[in-house]
Amino acid sequence: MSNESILVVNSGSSSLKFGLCRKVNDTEQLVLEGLADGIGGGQGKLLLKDGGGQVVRSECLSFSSQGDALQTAAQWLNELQAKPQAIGHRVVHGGPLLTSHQRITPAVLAQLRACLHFAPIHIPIGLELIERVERIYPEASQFACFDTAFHRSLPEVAARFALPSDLFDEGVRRYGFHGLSYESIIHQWNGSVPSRMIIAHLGNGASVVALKDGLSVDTTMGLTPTGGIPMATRSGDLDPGVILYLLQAKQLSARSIETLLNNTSGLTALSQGRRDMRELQAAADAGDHHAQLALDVFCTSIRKTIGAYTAVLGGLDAIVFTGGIGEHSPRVRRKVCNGLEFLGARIDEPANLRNDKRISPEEARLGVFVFESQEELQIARHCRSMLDDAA
Ligand SMILES: Nc1ncnc2c1ncn2[C@@H]1O[C@H](COP(=O)(O)OP(=O)(O)O)[C@@H](O)[C@H]1O
Ligand SMILES: CC(=O)OP(=O)(O)O
Ligand SMILES: [Mg+2]
Repeated sequence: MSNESILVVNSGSSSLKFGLCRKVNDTEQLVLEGLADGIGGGQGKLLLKDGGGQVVRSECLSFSSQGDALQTAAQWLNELQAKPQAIGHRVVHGGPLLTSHQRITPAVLAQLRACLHFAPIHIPIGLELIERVERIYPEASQFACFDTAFHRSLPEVAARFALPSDLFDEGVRRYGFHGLSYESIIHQWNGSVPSRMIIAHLGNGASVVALKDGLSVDTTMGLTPTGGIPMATRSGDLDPGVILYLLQAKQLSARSIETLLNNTSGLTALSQGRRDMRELQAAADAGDHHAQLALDVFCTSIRKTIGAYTAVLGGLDAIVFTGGIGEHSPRVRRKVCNGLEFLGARIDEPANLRNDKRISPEEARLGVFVFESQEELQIARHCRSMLDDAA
């Protein structure tokens, strides 16, 4: 059984999270964890905490890229004598061919370079981080853990778009994302996962999954992480005619449409400039109509999805909220559940305001929960088992 330190690099669309993991008493544990945000803007921050959540070091620093932030994080770890033997990366998409977590080899890198268009705002940064790690820790093995791998269980009825089958055969299908987050929540149920469960991962990127006995049976994101419910800066699902209109009537280039759908749509478009949920809520409180509209569209879209997925599952036993918004916004959780009383959703408001783990009354037919997304630990577990298999 390996007991190397594993450094997990979790590159998200709005931040870089990292964690140093070790196996303690047969359980994978985070001994250090950190976050770099505000990357690319003037006001960045790097934060490092110990396994008990105590801040070890925190500095306001501006980083031009996630690679630069990682370089500084590695320096801090080095000063604490924390030297990883293996590195696990969250890689959002592996394209049609990389469907399981694996050691990073030149062939894997070539595959990733060939599928940039499957996750254009994620894969290039992921590749940059893998190359940076290669220079910082040349001795360490690197592993790729894919967001998409968890959704291999999607049945064809969910994976297929209503398009000709040759497109499906070449990989134009629903892949699904946030799989490492979803898996980390199933792990936290400790073997007693509710049979019919919906998880809403609400962060900068956001998606919803329907799970039957812990297996993904439908999910909102599709070929790319641009689809599904609206997000901070991404449109989510659209009538495909909108893209044709932009191309033909407005003569926009593919590149401009990509930027529009990934960077200037979603909450930031609806609210006229606010992508961060905390800012959006404050503006709505101050009476800003656009901010209120963005909140309404976001929460309505999640509520509609929960209704649809209840039909897919033939009933519902639990709803779980996770991700930065799901874990910390009582208002979003309340607004999503408001109108789902017909499914048995009831919110215990004091518990909701405390971000308790269970926010529905004990006696309620439908359990509504708040779980921490533990992507870093989940990646470390996968890396540990790959290291053990190789030993
Ligand atoms: N206390 C809070 N209340 C409301 N939203 C919050 C709170 N804390 C964090 N968030 C929101 O969480 C989102 C970031 O989520 P996170 O999961 O960390 O992002 P990423 O997708 O980059 O991993 C931001 O919109 C942020 O405003
Ligand atoms: C897949 C995805 O959207 O990831 P993130 O939420 O980190 O942007
Ligand atoms: Mg994330």
